[in-house]
Amino acid sequence: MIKVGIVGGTGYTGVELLRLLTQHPEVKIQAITSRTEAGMSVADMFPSLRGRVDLKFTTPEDAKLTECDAVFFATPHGVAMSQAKELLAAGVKVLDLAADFRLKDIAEFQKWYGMEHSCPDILAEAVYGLPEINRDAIQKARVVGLAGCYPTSVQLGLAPLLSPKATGGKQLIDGEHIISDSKSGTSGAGRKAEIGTLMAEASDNFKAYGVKGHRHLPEIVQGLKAIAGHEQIGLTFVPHLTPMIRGIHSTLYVRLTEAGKAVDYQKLYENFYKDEPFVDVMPAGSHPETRSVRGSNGLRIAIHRPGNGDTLVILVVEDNLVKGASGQGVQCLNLMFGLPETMGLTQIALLP
Ligand SMILES: NC(=O)C1=CN([C@@H]2O[C@H](COP(=O)(O)OP(=O)(O)OC[C@H]3O[C@@H](n4cnc5c(N)ncnc54)[C@H](OP(=O)(O)O)[C@@H]3O)[C@@H](O)[C@H]2O)C=CC1
Ligand SMILES: CC(=O)N[C@@H](CCC(=O)OP(=O)(O)O)C(=O)O
Repeated sequence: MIKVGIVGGTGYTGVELLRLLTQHPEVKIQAITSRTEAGMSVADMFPSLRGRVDLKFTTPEDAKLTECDAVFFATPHGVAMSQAKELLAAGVKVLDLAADFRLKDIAEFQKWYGMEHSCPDILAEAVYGLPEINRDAIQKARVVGLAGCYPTSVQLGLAPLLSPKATGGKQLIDGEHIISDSKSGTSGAGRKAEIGTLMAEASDNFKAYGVKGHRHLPEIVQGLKAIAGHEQIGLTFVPHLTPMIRGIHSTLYVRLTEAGKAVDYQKLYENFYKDEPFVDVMPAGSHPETRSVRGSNGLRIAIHRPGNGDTLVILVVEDNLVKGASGQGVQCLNLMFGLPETMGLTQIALLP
């Protein structure tokens, strides 16, 4: 059994890890931390885990994390990088759900996250946790910076149009003018109390935010450049808050080049993702819904070309807490420990 520790067990991604890992046949949850709820039984805080998790929250200091095989950080940015060195030295693999190990350019990290990076050497060896793009590197990694929730939807939605493996090296789209119109449920903002996610503020309401610049923009651009193998990427990314709890819906707009107008995109996407257990390319003309992936690690994509014109519209849905966070974390854990990638992740979405 793989002994797993979770730092930040009272947050939404932490408890989602608990939900998934208690159903994982090869994982034993060794420790789960909370500074504010230390001593409290997990099942008392989250009654749906009663009979499944027989642990109490402990402080990170009391959690004996160095005795684990792997530790997840489901914590705010900056926490994982303060503890990664000690854990790696003890032979523990580190998976961070925050952004400490995502951006390779330290100046960019400092600019967007407003803090110094405390371990550039670990950042240099860290692998970006997006298995469909980076599977081989994740298998060998000691430390994984899991892809962000919006970035997962946007990168997987665009990868077949940019990857030379799929395009045969042809330029199919104008990569410098991509638009991502993305919407998230309120659980994306975490469990901490905030006025903007109060029911009276967020329900029966819809708004954009971060239009001037959102911290996921540099992460997505870094990823798209790596997928494309060139630097000519320009993205307008506009996130929105929607009155739902779970789910991300990204609508992606790209302009086709002359060469790109001759391509069958349904076939291109189906081929690119044919062996991917968690990416479902929907039949032509589909409109995927966030609730069709709610609680599952699936990501669904539909491709449209309105009026057979020069704009391709790609619709992508995922559950921000599963494929956008904790499910992706378990997928990476499986890869890092040589287990089947789908182990513990076969949940069907909730119906209705
Ligand atoms: N929500 C989402 O959809 C997604 C979130 N993420 C990322 O995952 C991380 C966690 O997000 P989320 O679960 O939403 O956050 P929450 O705010 O819901 O939970 C944060 C957790 O971290 C703990 N914590 C806070 N500060 C510290 C600290 N200094 N040291 C140790 N533990 C700490 C908190 O418990 P306590 O204070 O009691 O210790 C709490 O359990 C964030 O970095 C977020 O960006 C990634 C993808 C999607
Ligand atoms: C609705 C909402 O507030 N969403 C968050 C993104 C979710 C998140 O925590 O981002 P990571 O995937 O980078 O960890 C935001 O816009 O900052």
